[in-house]
Amino acid sequence: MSSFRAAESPAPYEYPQETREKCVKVQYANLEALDISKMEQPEGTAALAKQVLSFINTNGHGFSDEEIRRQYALCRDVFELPLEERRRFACDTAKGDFRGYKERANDRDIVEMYNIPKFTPEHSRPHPQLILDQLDEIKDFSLRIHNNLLLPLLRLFAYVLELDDEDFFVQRHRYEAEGLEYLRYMKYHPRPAATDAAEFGNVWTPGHSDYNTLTFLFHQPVASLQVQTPEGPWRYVRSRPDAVVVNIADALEFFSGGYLKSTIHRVVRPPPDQADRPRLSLIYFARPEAKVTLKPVASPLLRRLGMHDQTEGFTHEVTAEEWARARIAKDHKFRVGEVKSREGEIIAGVSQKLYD
Ligand SMILES: O=C(O)CCC(=O)C(=O)O
Ligand SMILES: [Fe+2]
Repeated sequence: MSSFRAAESPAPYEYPQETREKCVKVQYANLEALDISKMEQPEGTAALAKQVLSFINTNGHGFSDEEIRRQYALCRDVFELPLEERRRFACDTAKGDFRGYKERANDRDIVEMYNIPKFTPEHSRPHPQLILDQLDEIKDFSLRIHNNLLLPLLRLFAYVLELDDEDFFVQRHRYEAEGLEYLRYMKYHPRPAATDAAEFGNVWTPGHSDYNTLTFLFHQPVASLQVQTPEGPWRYVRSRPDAVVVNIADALEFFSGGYLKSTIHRVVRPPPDQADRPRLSLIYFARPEAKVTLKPVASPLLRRLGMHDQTEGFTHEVTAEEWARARIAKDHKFRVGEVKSREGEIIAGVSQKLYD
């Protein structure tokens, strides 16, 4: 039992001010909002299907500003715990396991994370008391992301790919099944401006795709997340208070033979009026069930387009769990200096790419 006890309820969290820097404002990506509540209306799915080929900005998501800020308050507070307390919950990234606390590996690594896995017996684990105090609310928050955001979007993708069974993807993302989803609290510690510019080109996390199915990023007004546009240039993702930004991730790219593109995104140093304090992120990563194979689904659309048998060059079948673990383990090796690059083979002949 920990000797450290947090207050019953965290102090309110206030968002930082939006940036006033013009150089950011002119570089916002043009992300159309997708109103997820429309899926409950007749014809809603068909209308939304036209919007989902890249980054998605959903509103109508049903999460209140207050409850999102309560999650940010926990995110803020968990990283204020003494380091030895945080370390008691360390995750085993060398084994490709991100559950729990990930500390900064060294001065170059500016990211801390605390990942709270889905609430199934498989993932039952200890947490700091301040998390335990709010566990019911965290569970409710996570479950609602799964049920109210993930599942409708999975039905939308089944529709886009013209699958007979609208629950095809839903059946491969059952909450109770073996497999990993998690809510992530994240904290970026800004480097000194001169070091950041000279040694890192002001890039905090290089351009990458996520290795899951869909990633849900809750409102965060610090201008730092950028998306690579199909034409090439990077654009800031403007985070609206009423919207959740959704990345399409690797599993959907594999399931669709490359028809759906894993969103390429990166995190850069915020503009000067926002770079003076750590940046927090609140993110939910949804993944397919552990044993699901990452290969194109039997889709009439993909067949018509000749994309139905593209396997992205896997030399043997790879499951969602194998892919995620291999990517996390590769990242770990890079962070601790065991490999020079995060690029190169991940598993079964398939490589991960990074983008500048
Ligand atoms: O912090 C963010 O806004 C994005 C983080 C991210 O891309 C990731 O954790 O994969
Ligand atoms: Fe990411």
